[in-house]
Amino acid sequence: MDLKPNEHLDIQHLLEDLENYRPKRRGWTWREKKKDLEMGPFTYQDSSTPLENSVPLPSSKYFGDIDPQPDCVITTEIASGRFEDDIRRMRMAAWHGADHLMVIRTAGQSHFDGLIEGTPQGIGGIPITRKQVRAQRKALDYIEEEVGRPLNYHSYISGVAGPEISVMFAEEGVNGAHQDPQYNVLYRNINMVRSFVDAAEAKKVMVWADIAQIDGAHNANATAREAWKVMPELLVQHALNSMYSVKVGMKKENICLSTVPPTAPPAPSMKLDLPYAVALRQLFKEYKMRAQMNTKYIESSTREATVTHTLNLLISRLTRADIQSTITPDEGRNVPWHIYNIEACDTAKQAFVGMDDLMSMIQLKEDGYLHDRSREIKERAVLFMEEVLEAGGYFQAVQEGFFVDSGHYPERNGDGIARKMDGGVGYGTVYERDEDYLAPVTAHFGYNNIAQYDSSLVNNPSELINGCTLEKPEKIIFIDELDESDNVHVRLEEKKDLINTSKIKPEMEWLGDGIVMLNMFIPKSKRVAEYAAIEFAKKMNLKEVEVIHREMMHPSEGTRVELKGKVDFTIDENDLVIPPEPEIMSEDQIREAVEKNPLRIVAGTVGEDEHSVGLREIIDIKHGGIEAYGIDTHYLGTSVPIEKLVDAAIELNANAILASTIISHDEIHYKNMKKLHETCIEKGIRDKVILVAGGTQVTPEIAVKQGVDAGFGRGSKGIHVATFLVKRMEEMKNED
Ligand SMILES: Cc1ncc(COP(=O)(O)O)c(/C=N\CC[C@H](N)C(=O)O)c1O
Repeated sequence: MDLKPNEHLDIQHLLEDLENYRPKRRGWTWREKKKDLEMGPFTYQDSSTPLENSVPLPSSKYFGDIDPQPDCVITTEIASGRFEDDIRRMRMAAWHGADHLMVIRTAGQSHFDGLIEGTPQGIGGIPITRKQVRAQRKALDYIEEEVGRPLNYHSYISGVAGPEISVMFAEEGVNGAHQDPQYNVLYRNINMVRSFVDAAEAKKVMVWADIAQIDGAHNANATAREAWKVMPELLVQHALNSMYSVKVGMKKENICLSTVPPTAPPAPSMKLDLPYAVALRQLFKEYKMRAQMNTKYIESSTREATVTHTLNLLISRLTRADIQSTITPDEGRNVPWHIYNIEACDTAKQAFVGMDDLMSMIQLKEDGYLHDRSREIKERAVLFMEEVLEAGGYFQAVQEGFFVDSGHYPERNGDGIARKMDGGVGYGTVYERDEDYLAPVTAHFGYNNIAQYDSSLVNNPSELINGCTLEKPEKIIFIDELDESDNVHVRLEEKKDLINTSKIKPEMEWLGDGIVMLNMFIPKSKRVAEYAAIEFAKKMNLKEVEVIHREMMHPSEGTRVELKGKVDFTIDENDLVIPPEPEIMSEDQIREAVEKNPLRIVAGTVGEDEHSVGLREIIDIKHGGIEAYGIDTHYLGTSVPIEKLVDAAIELNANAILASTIISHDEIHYKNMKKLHETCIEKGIRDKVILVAGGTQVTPEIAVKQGVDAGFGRGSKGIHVATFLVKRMEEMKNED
């Protein structure tokens, strides 16, 4: 199955023969870094190999449609609950520069003491099951061919079933995973002895599978009331999980420390967060940094979240990020939708390429506040670790509530998360292995008495059974579905009228969810505006209307309200009247036509409008404008009165008038077009002159209704206008 950019990914086809799917490779893939990368008119330093297929930033059109890729891996985190829809979102994200697809798992899977099978729908994430993992990894095989860059697939191993999940991930070619026993203990109240024993086993398997590990220290940021006060503890949490992983045999370049800037504006966030970021990189030079955006302070304003995210990206650039995780800017609304995953990927890519080579121009001061504060955080962290040892070790310290205390260590507020060694989920489920314990498997931690059967196989236990599932995938028991009503086939059947048909329905999260979003400004106070907005949305016949964001512009002058609602109908693509794409002639064809029928035009930005860039792009030879085709161009400048433009056309005996109409307040751009048309009639030249109007807010169909011959909107180029002029000239010639 090769993906074609102009065709949907066929989920049904993807699900066929999953039983025999085998992953193409094992382990994590870092980007291929490129220094001195030439792209368009520029040279990049902090970049990586460009993609074969991608969606560049909107403003890339000014620079030859380049789409430079930053040097670090970019993650998008997906949590819709339907893996089949997440696959489409992964394809979109890969085209927008994500090469790390992280799948949040269904609520509470940490407490499942075993694997889940089949493809049930999840809540706030998907149930991580073999079938769903296989389908998504298989999909990523195709998507990585389409974009031309390896894609890392990632989910979570922590939890009561950590070891089982790690084996399944190893078998299924998963590339990255969260694994941190402290996460179990602190946030899921899983017994600490069980958690660390499981973690050793899970990490051992991850080592075999070369899975990159992300730890869970950042969760303290999201949990502590005043996150900036837990910074010393975060360093200790990173140290504990990292060293534990090294002891199990994990290589340091696979150990990624998950770090989140602890604050957000209006706090002086750079001043609070940068010293911590510096201290972390100084202490853990040999490890990888997985920077993640801070979701703790995300409210429902996606704008505010995006600015906070951008400040987080600045910290990544000023220090180091090997993986930059992006979280949907609307995390604050807990409605992670397609468009916001993509926005977050674009924000990261845009900020990073915009800050390319930043550190060749500036450096972080090695004295003063930044130095002193970084050092102080490290000192507090060392004191914290020493106290843990004094208390009798990690387990004892957890029992005494050392962790996630809201005090700025060594101050303590006594509100830390305390857990009992003899408590929590899974307590009392750790058993000492017997003398004759044997597990004929390849990756296994701890005591394993192989010698009792064959001392020559001590380093190759699975030989005893002629290979385990890690060598012999045919030994894997693939379970298709367990629940006949809650599975992907039932869901696809429910949506069949929207799959590979001409029926269309809007969506935000899942195929056919019908959700649309509305943005309104209501000139009333917040409370009144909210209910007025709901009323307007209902009268627009939207169903299940809900306000998802309200923002005071002024206590009485007005409020911005964002709502979501559902349309409960579809439209048929075949019923749409889509005007044909403007044809464009080749440059040579246009030059030949102009040579045969010389063309003279007058051009200007009309009215009281000072915008000149757009029109200059259309006419100037250096922007590929119409002058390049030999068209005789007379540019009258900006704020040109309509009459003056028409008089110039008469005086110069021009064949065409090009009017730039950027300002669209009160529809002034269309009013100017109408005036231009009528003035030419009054002056008796309308049938001799071609009228063309253009601007970023111009809709061609509406422009023509004002009387001009053609309108050109955002994205139009000189060749589009030149093609129209040449064709229209020929038509007029034939009419004479
Ligand atoms: C070390 C670890 N293990 C497991 C889980 C998840 O475990 P549940 O299934 O219990 O939610 C987490 C949670 N945070 C990850 C989400 C965040 N957006 C991130 O990218 O880090 C975790 O940090």
